[in-house]
Amino acid sequence: MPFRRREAALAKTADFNASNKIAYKGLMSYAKPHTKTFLAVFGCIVVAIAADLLQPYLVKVAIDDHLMKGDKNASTLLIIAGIYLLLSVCGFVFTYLQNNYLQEAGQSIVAAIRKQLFRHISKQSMSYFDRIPSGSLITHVSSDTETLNQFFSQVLLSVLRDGLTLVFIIALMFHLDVRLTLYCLILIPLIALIAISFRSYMRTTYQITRTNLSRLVAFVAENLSGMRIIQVFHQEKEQQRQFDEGNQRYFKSNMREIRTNVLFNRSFDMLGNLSVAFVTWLGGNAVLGHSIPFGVLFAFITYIRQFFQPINNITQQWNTLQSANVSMNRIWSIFETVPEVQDAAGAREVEAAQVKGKIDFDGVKFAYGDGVPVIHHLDLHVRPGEMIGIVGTTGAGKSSLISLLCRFYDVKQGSVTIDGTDVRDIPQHTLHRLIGLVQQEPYLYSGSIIDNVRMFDETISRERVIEACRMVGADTLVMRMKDGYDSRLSERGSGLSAGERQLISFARIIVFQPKILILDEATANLDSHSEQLIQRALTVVSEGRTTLVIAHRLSTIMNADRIIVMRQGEIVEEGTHQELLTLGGYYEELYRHSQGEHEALPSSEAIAAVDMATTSSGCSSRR
Ligand SMILES: Nc1ncnc2c1ncn2[C@@H]1O[C@H](COP(=O)(O)OP(=O)(O)OP(=O)(O)O)[C@@H](O)[C@H]1O
Repeated sequence: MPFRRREAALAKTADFNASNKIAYKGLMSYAKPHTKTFLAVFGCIVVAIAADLLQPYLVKVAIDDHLMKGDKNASTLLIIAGIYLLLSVCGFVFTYLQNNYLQEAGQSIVAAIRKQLFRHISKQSMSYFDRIPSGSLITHVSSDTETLNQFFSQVLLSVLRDGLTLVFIIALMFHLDVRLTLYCLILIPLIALIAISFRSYMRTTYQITRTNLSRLVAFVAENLSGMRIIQVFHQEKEQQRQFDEGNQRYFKSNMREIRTNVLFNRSFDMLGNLSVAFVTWLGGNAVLGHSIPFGVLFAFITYIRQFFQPINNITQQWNTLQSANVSMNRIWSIFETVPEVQDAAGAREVEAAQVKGKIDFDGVKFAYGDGVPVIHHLDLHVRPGEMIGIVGTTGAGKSSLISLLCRFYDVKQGSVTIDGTDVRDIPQHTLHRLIGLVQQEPYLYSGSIIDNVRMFDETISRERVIEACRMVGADTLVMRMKDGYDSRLSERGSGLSAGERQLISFARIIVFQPKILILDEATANLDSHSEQLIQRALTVVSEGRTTLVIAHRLSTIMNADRIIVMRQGEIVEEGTHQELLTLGGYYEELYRHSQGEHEALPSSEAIAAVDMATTSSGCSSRR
């Protein structure tokens, strides 16, 4: 068993390394256009290090070649002091340049990756968003890309600058005195021991702190989005308690991480002091024995002090490198995800003006992923310009049917066609232009009313937007607002009522003129006054368009040309409102129930009927 576990761990590591290789290769392709900047950074680093490390050497020259020899010529010392000053200025300027260039390259690379990542995520199919929670996608776009920036600004910088500093220091020490240098290098195993023993502990504490932080952030995000429910159910105290617990956990892990870091840094300082004492004793004896000059001892002590800083820095970057690896793998695994729904190779453009709006579902079978089918061999044929009402129990497959028409998912069997062309043979951007979708919660952006109606498409004139708002009856609402059509809506249009938001989304339909209109529970959240407004607007926008209306509230679809009733992925009844009432089946039962006749219904249907009753009073708690 332990052998198998080891095998599994090895396989996991191999997988991680393989995907790490791919990620690094990908990262390099983003870094390639900045090769010149990286070369400039390298040049600046070399000059800055040389300028810094030559300073002690200069003091050594002043001591050994002038002071110890009793040179009375003050002007030589003045020149040495001048050069020293020049080296400091040079170190300052080139360190500044190196940081600037590196930040510029790093930030540009990360900005390009972020842009590409956002574009790639936007192209994914709905099944992808079903699988991956939006919280983790937000983390990938924000903090994972930020960690990549740290890879450039900290890890890469440290490896280059501190690595080169170490090499230069050792070379200078050898140049000054080979024997003393070899004695000093005895310390290297001790340094490695401390670094290795701290490394795994530091990594664990770092990971625990990050996990606790992301849990805390997720908790806050969840709370903010559900604040209404929390307040309605008086959950503030319980939520506060849970937050305090998470906060305390984060505080403790953070403190542990800080303590570990301090301990590690101080251990290195101690080691630095120990080595200074060691060199003072060993080198002092050598000076007394006249085997090395005093200036060499001075330079040696300075270099041995500087020796520990780069090692400390590089070790500190280990954690950042680890998280950069993880972030890089996560980002590249997104890049490698191919959208499940893709344009077919032979997909051909459809001339919107020629589309009549005939829709055919032929023998459609559909399941989410590898799950059980939620639509079974469904046939539905819609004439151009016809209005179809769709009702049914909760989970009957109404929204799924619409998703197939919009090609958010592909059918498993059968076909969905528009004017005889399979939706899989129409490019997605064309298909989505043919269809206008209004959902229960319309999506409004932070921006003006004008921009929200024309979806930031500046080719659509202001006059056209105003005319559209007037047609759906949204103009009275807009005129009441302080800046009229230029009034800015806050995030998701939170300053407007549900009905007002819906009117704005109806105006969008008028402006974009889709051939097919879909309303998915668009009236579910509305009170009866708003519903009347929306009904009027619906009459205007559905004019001349094939319209599919999913509604739990029967009043919304009573006037449809045809109503279909769905149950467990199948159409069980079909006809006009009157025909279905005469049929005396499930629809009639639902209608009676919505009229207040509380007859006993089969249990699952009772739930749906109760749902309908609540929606019809405008207090739906669904979704
Ligand atoms: N993204 C999804 N992933 C997996 N299963 C899903 C997904 N969306 C819906 N389902 C399942 O598919 C079935 C049909 O759901 P659908 O949303 O189409 O029903 P509906 O008739 O629109 O229901 P409602 O009236 O409650 O909105 C349900 O059993 C539901 O749980």
